[in-house]
Amino acid sequence: MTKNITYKPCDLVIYGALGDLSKRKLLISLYRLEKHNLLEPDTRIIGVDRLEETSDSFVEIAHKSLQAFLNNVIDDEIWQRFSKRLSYLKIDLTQPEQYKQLHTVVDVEKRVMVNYFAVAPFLFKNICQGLHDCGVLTAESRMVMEKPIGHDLKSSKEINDAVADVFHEDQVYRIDHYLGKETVLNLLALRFANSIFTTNWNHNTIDHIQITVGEDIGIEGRWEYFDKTGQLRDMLQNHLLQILTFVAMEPPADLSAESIHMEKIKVLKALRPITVRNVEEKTVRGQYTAGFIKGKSVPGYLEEEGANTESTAETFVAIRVDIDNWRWAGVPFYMRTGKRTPNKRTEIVVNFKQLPHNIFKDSFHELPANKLVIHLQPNEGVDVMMLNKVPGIDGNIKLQQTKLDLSFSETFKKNRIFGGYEKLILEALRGNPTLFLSREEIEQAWTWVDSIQDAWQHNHTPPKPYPAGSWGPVASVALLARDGRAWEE
Ligand SMILES: NC(=O)C1=CN([C@@H]2O[C@H](COP(=O)(O)OP(=O)(O)OC[C@H]3O[C@@H](n4cnc5c(N)ncnc54)[C@H](OP(=O)(O)O)[C@@H]3O)[C@@H](O)[C@H]2O)C=CC1
Ligand SMILES: O=C1O[C@H](COP(=O)(O)O)[C@@H](O)[C@H](O)[C@H]1O
Repeated sequence: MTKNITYKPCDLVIYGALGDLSKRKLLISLYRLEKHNLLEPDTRIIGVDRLEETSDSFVEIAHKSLQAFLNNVIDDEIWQRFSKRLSYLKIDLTQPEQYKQLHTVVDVEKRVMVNYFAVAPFLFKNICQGLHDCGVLTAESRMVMEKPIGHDLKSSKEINDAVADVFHEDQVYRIDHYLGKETVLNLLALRFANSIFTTNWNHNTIDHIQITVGEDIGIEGRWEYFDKTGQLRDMLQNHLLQILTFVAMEPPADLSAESIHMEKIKVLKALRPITVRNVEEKTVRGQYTAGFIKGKSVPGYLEEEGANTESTAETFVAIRVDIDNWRWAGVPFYMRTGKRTPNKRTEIVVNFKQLPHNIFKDSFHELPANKLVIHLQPNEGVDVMMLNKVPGIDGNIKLQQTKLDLSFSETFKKNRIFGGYEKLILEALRGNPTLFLSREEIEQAWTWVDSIQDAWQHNHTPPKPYPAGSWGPVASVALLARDGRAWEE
């Protein structure tokens, strides 16, 4: 999928460089790219934020972030190389006249300006206008926009319009870092390069599909952002729906961005709307209370730093999704995502149908159906649960459930698994838009999610409490139990 696009040196400007995303993910990923010699020698990284920092103190902040989040020793030689790329500018992004400072650091003659918007979406319009008015942009410049784009369809359209006033669509890179994860991309290979799956990927053979994205962390000091957003908008509108489109889409004609976008949009359009009529039956909202994660006590959502104790924001969502098209008729997709689950786990479980007749009653009263489990993180890999005969000569055929286990780290020992941000930052620097989202996809996803959000609001559906360290409220179990099914545990 990676085309050989000439990779010119860049001025990567990170707006919101002192924020959580920048410190926890972007700077770490950039350091890792440096380690693997994937940054052009002349590429520069310019941090922009509103605090009174200098380039030297920004370098120290970057070093501290690496110490905290790299999960590895900082190599001195790599750090020396990396830190020389860094500089800092204090700009209040709401103040148009302050943008002209960019001219002092950005060199559009020598380098491509790549503008990374790592700030809350309400600032996107200001940045676009500020960049345009100060005259620093060229036809080569790019912008990378973080999710969620807006908090509903209307605000998303406003942002996309403001961006379109300044950037041409092919300069816009809408990022969803899940699309940079190896295992999400591997869905394309699994589905469209293996005939055993290609021919069995529909309502004839599949009973239902589960998508789970659980995080053991809470909101990590991001109360202000998270409380206005909630788990439906923070995770499901983007990451989970993206995974769903990769699982459910028709085979694209080729691997071009246009072909893939087109197929994903068709899936999003076929999602059966959830409205006031069926929202209580199809969705579960939860909010974590105090509990234990890996033996350590952790506070509840309403006790987090900066919390407003009246908040009804959801930190957990479970949903039954139906896709109204030929392939998926009668096959529910169950999705759940939450903060403070017992561990970090992102996986897709494809549950195949039970066979119509059982000739192995001595082993199983009911034959367990086959399952394909795709582990997206951690421990990337694919398992197939199947039945085999236990070896023996006692005359009986005894079956046992066994696992065909393909661990990526074992199988591809020599290949490093790059993180989502590493891959996507590199693609943005290279100028390859294939793994980024189109405007239409995002707006279609908002249309579906807005209907759920409106229905919750209309019904005043409060979040159900669940203790930190559990897989959400009991109602989430009931969501599947009603259909005679259970979550994969
Ligand atoms: N954190 C994450 O894991 C992820 C975040 N995102 C998205 O990335 C974006 C940023 O998130 P996150 O890093 O968590 O947010 P943060 O609030 O931690 O970071 C935003 C940064 O922008 C700064 N800022 C705010 N207002 C201005 C201003 N007027 N001028 C200059 N700087 C300003 C903030 O400063 P101050 O602290 O003073 O307000 C802060 O340093 C959001 O859109 C989020 O949805 C997407 C995926 C993952
Ligand atoms: O976009 C977001 O993603 C992270 C989870 O990302 P992962 O790669 O660690 O799975 C989540 O913590 C954050 O709330 C959300 O904004």
